[in-house]
Amino acid sequence: MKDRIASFGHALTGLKYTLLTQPNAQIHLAIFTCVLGAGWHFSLERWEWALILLAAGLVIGAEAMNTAVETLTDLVSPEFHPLAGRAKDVAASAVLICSLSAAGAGLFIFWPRIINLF
Ligand SMILES: Nc1ncnc2c1ncn2[C@@H]1O[C@H](COP(=O)(O)OP(=O)(O)OP(=O)(O)O)[C@@H](O)[C@H]1O
Repeated sequence: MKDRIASFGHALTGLKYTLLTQPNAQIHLAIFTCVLGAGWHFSLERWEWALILLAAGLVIGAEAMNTAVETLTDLVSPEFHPLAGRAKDVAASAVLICSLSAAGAGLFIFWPRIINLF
């Protein structure tokens, strides 16, 4: 049980590192905070909240994996190498894919409500 708690602590340390050092993660967190505010304003349905939480988790999770790949790549290949660059590019593309699909889900949820404001 002590090991499990320690392992949870390590994961929180990793998350803290990602959020404190990665500008993209901070931007995603800021957007997520705005989406929470908008969701509260528009009184979203339960399934819409579930979708938003899932999308936000995907984006922040992908960002954490991207940070892990970047860190490992810098350790293994501090000098320029095409494969190191490819690893970083592919990891970054995972964040892009998750962000685009989260933005798409957000549009489906919020666009009709935003249109109704006018
Ligand atoms: N060791 C390397 N060898 C070859 N190309 C590299 C190397 N390190 C970085 N690159 C290239 O530079 C790009 C940016 O790498 P960098 O480590 O600066 O990531 P970053 O800009 O901090 O990414 P993020 O914005 O996701 O944090 C990589 O996607 C890759 O194309």
